[in-house]
Amino acid sequence: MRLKAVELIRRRSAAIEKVKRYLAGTIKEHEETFDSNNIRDFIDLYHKVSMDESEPEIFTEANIYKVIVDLFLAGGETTGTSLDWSLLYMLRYPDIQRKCQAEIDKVVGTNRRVKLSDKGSLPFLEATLLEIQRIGNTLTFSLPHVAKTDATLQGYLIPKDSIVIANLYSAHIDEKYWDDPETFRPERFLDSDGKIQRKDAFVPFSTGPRFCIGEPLARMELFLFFTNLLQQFSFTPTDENDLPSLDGIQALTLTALPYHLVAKPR
Ligand code: HEM
Repeated sequence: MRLKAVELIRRRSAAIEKVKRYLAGTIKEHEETFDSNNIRDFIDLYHKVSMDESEPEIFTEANIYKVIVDLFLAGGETTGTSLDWSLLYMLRYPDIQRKCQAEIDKVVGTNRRVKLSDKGSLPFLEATLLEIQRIGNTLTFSLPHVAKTDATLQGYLIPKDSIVIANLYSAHIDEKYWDDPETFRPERFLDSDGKIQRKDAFVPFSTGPRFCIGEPLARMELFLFFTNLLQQFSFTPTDENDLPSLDGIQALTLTALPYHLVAKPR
């Protein structure tokens, strides 16, 4: 499925506005019902600290919104959505799922959990995760940035103060950089010796000085969850004749449509 940039940005902006309204309402409701003897959750705790704290310029109302966005959206929603895509692709590509499991069985076995230190010995698994990120496009665009000065890029003038958003999705489906980009093929990330090969056009975490600050954490989480799930379970669709769609829906992230699966202990 080819996606249209303007439409995606419009939908993402609408989702951001919805989340802002929801968060503003939730924070206000917490303030109105706050009881320092009954701390119900993170918002209450933040509120309590902001009253106790000697640094009021840090624990401001504006900052609670930013902390929630960083923790739950930038940190949680993105990685959760990527994991969602991972299982969906395993349902749709059972041969690749079996190949991943065979690599885990050979390198790690079944008597212990997969650890981060196994990563270098599991290249097919790593390639599969990279390919899922490329084709799943959890974040279709970078965040908006502002041009600080006039700049020229490939002959185009970008005037000072323009808002610039990088289209990461277009880099992941560009035929100049990827053979047959719409095909799911983890091997494209392996060289002739079966080792991982990096690709310049692979930018799921964006690029430049403001690229995703959580990249190492996200890559670690994806690896540990994905490998340990595949070590313990085989994933199949609930109905072989009605496979879940690979089309995403653009909200804050490009999210897989809801689907069911069967997780069978191995
Ligand atoms: C698979 C998971 C993730 C993906 C695909 C992802 C992707 C991205 C992308 C594309 C950006 C925009 C960079 C730009 O505008 O150029 C970004 C920014 C950011 N990400 Fe992530 N991210 C993920 C996980 C995380 C995690 C786990 C955290 C933190 C716990 C995190 C925190 C942030 C923050 C704070 C920013 C803003 C950085 C800034 O403005 O300088 N991300 N991420």
